[in-house]
Amino acid sequence: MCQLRHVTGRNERHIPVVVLAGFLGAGKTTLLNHVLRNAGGRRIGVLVNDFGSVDIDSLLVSGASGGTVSLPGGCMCCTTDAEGLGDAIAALSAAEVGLDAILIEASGIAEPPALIRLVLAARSATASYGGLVYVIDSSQFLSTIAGHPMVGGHVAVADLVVLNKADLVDGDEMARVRDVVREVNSTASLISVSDALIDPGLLFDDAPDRPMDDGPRQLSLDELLHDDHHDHSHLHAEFESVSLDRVGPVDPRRLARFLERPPAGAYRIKGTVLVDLPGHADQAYVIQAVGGVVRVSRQPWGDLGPATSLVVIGSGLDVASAEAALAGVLGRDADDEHGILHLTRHLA
Ligand SMILES: Nc1nc2c(ncn2[C@@H]2O[C@H](COP(=O)(O)OP(=O)(O)OP(=O)(O)O)[C@@H](O)[C@H]2O)c(=O)[nH]1
Repeated sequence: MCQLRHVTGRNERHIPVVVLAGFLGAGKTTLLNHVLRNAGGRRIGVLVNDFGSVDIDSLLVSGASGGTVSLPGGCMCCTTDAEGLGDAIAALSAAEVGLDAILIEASGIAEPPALIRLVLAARSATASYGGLVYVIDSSQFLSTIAGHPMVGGHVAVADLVVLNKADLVDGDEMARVRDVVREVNSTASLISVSDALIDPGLLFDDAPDRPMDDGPRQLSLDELLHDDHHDHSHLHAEFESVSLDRVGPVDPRRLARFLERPPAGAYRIKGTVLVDLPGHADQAYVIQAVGGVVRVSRQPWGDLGPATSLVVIGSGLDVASAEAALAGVLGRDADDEHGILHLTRHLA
């Protein structure tokens, strides 16, 4: 159980809590280690059922006590079970811990649909659901889903399906795997990779600028392992994004609908928007959405002043139709008095 102290307090940042699941041997640990190694300065917390079940690059673990281990670069790893999950998320997302994202490795904690419910129920003031990443062994998937139909139910609730072990299948088999995944989940982001080499930027934002530390410090995992990873840009599978950059006001009803039913292939949507209505334009609406789970908050406009900036990040996005759908949130239906309620009901 995670022993970190939970401190309540005001914190504008919402840390994404990403759930990682997949059938036995699909590549979950490979993905976890890859993301930790290529965190790019992001500080990532990991929640697992027990340390023994996940072979995190534990040789690099710098300290362990009371169910918590510290990883170099400020990362944390905690053990928990389903009952303790809410407390563990609250503890890890406390501002003083200074994490940028939390990853939960599902095995042994709960089934993916139950785990999503637990994360949503945890709804800590500083953490928000960051999506379910479901890893598939593409070479085994067709027989796995035939033998274990519950796998279909797990794929169905995924926001990103990682079609891993692409090196073991030819193009035709990968196409069949994609078709079967699409039959049970028509909207998730899909990405084909080997060795789970996804770009962590698909899952989380870049690390915030942190003050330079002139004194001695722990090396981060990616620095420690740099010799293994000479050229990161060629290692990662690409993702797509479409965006609006400092444009005019949005129609709140159409925006809410877009966020609740994002375009196929979208993984997450974020940004700040201008709602040009009396009492609403004085502050920015801050938007975060993953798989139709929407979180809205309000904050003062920054130095650049009121404008709408939104980005949709995904893999397998149809860029042209995603751009058209995104542009469709702009403008305002003058007669729609109650449209704003569709957005404000998502206020955290
Ligand atoms: N050929 C190939 N092997 C892979 C790939 N990704 C992972 N592996 C191997 O597949 C095996 C299982 O990978 P893990 O990352 O341990 O899978 P897991 O989902 O964490 O496994 P469990 O925790 O046992 O369910 C390991 O031997 C990996 O090295 C890949 O893309 N291609």
